[in-house]
Amino acid sequence: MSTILKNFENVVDVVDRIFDVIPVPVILVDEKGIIRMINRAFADLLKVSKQQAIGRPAVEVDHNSKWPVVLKSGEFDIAKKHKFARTGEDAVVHRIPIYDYDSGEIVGGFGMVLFQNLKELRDLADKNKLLEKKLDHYKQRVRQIYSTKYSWDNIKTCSSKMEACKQNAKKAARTDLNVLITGESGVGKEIFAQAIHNESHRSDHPFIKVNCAAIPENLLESELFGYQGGAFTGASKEGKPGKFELADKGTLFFDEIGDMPKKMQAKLLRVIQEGEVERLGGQKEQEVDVRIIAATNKNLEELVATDDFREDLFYRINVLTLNIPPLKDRKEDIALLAEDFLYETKQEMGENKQISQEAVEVLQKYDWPGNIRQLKNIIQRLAVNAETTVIEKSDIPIKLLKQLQISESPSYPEEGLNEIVEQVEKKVIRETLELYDFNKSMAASILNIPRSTLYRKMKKYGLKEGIYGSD
Ligand SMILES: Nc1ncnc2c1ncn2[C@@H]1O[C@H](COP(=O)(O)OP(=O)(O)OP(=O)(O)O)[C@@H](O)[C@H]1O
Repeated sequence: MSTILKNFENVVDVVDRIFDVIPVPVILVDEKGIIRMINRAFADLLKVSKQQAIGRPAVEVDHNSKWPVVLKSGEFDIAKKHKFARTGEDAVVHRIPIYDYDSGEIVGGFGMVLFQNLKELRDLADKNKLLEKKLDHYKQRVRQIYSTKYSWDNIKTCSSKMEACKQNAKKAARTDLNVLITGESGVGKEIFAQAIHNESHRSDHPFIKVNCAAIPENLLESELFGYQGGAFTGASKEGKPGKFELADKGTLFFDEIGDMPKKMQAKLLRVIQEGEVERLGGQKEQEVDVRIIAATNKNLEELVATDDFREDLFYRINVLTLNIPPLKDRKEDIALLAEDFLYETKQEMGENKQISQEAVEVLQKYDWPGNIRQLKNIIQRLAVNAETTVIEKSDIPIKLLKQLQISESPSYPEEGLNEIVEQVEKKVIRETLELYDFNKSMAASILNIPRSTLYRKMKKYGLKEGIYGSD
């Protein structure tokens, strides 16, 4: 007698004890297809008592039973559809023949019902499909909301300084290190942060921006760390995830980090060090995996020196540094950017405008303290207002030139000739001085007058560097 046959009674006993309490229908038959064990769940399913079933051929209890076929063929039936004759219900079942190790003969079979009611299963699958669809939709929405618009192609430049900057940023994108981006307001720090995220292995996850200067100090903590339902008066019942949680596996961009209050700096440092956040009013820490990119137009080293910025946080965020040069140091970009912004305007508003070389030269005389943001703004206004397709120097309105501190044509007072001449002279001298940063030799040469004459007239009209006489 084979070992398994010798122990079959024991096996039946053990299986019975284990499976009788489990709500999964299970059955054991011997090599003749006689039911040797049936658990309570299976007996209930067949609407018989255990005693009625045990010792009887399976085909007698369920006329559709396939045990005779399986025991004969010796083939496994895995996840097969089966209709129980007694109840008429469709189910999915496993039927596994048991082989004796020594003789290789079939000594019985183990059966199990995977799903009892196929209709329920189908409903469940449909529901699941629907939920998956909904989930995909929401995932896509979240991705849209928290995704980045910009990549390297959006950073237009023909300046070697900027190209070097782009190369460094590309290197930074290949690492997972924290990056500090410095540069004047409007130079493109956020564009760089987005491009780094887009190129990094985190690009499929959110890019979340926190503007440290725009969020009031008392709200910053809950914005960053979220809060538990009912954590404070006015808090929503469900609670709210913080930016750290939202950015999990992605990038958290701290704009204007130099404006972060010191109290928050300490909390931020702790999260960066420990990689865990706790919602306000919450009791458990949650692991977060975020890369930090911070930007500032302030000199953080100076802020550290004056004790306005934590030195330890400075070193944590300043692992890699990118300094974006201001537009005044890359005036060669002005023509390219102007063309790019005109192209954008054409796409958005249908204004198909170009800009003349002469007009670009006027724009290049200005220092652009608002950098690219300011240039973009002005180009858009020119595109909308210019009468002809090519924006000429003359299209740049006097108001705009004044704003750019490059007045091209004087306005005339209603006084006598002498006064008019004086007004014009004062204006021309002042504007020439401004254009050339109060470089008197240059201004005198442009105005074609001796330097001594220029000094005399400056004195007469009260023109001093930084103090402009009124018209
Ligand atoms: N190289 C560039 N090519 C094209 N557009 C640019 C470039 N750099 C910046 N811009 C545009 O200029 C505007 C300002 O850029 P951005 O917001 O990235 O500047 P920022 O340095 O982050 O400003 P702030 O310090 O005020 O937050 C944006 O509209 C951006 O699209």
